[in-house]
Amino acid sequence: MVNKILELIEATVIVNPGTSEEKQILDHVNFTLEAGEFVTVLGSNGAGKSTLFNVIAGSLMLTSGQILIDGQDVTHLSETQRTAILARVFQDPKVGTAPRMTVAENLLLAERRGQTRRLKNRGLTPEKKAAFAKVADQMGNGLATRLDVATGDLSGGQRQALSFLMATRRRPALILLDEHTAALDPKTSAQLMAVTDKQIQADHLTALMITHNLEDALTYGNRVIVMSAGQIDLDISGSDKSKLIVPELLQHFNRY
Ligand SMILES: Nc1ncnc2c1ncn2[C@@H]1O[C@H](COP(=O)(O)OP(=O)(O)OP(=O)(O)O)[C@@H](O)[C@H]1O
Repeated sequence: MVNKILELIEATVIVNPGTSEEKQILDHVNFTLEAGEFVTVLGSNGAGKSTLFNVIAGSLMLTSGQILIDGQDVTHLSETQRTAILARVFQDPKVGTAPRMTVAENLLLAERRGQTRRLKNRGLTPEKKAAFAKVADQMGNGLATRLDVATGDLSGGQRQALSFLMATRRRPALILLDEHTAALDPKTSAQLMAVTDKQIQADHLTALMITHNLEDALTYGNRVIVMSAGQIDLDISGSDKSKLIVPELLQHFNRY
């Protein structure tokens, strides 16, 4: 049986209703994501990519329609309530980690989120730190040697890698990557992208990733969608996606 992780049913958002500024920014979107899928999300500026992520994460409520995550109707759940089942990594390295806390403390915080106070108070044992060092080492960027460093003193790449680790630590049903490599230099961005892909596959995570990098959109994931004017205009997966090349994708892109 197919395990649906995400279902958007006629998902619609109208902003400033009843005013001259009224605008439909998400237009009756129907979209289903199966367990283990990794979808890259493309679209011009203002196409509705962030709006899509905002309604999934609960930072923006639907005007009409329905959202199910892992079989649960979350349409009316708050952003905080949804953090139990999904995680989001943002573009800005400053978002997502507590700057004065160390790398190890941030990882502990991520792991303990949602647990009881008794468990939360269990400290950073040497075993725990050793486990964190092992996990951080998979990032391949020196993060493992900086477990006791305040997050604010990390490089942008290390900080984004930490945000990604924190987001995936509790194996959420769904992970939203919101241009998480966009603020990094090309080499660091490519390195984090490769690690991201490896981790998603190793942990069988289900992920959506917004990117403006067409090469990345084609290289990574099993499916690519292109958004335009609040709708999903193109949805290509499997072998059709593998055959897709940048000039072809650009043609689709330019239609909108
Ligand atoms: N809360 C809001 N109120 C009014 N308009 C909004 C709101 N949120 C988004 N919009 C508008 O909705 C449209 C889609 O915006 P969105 O941020 O989703 O696009 P995007 O595809 O993520 O663009 P970018 O690539 O620039 O990040 C834009 O015209 C934007 O101005």
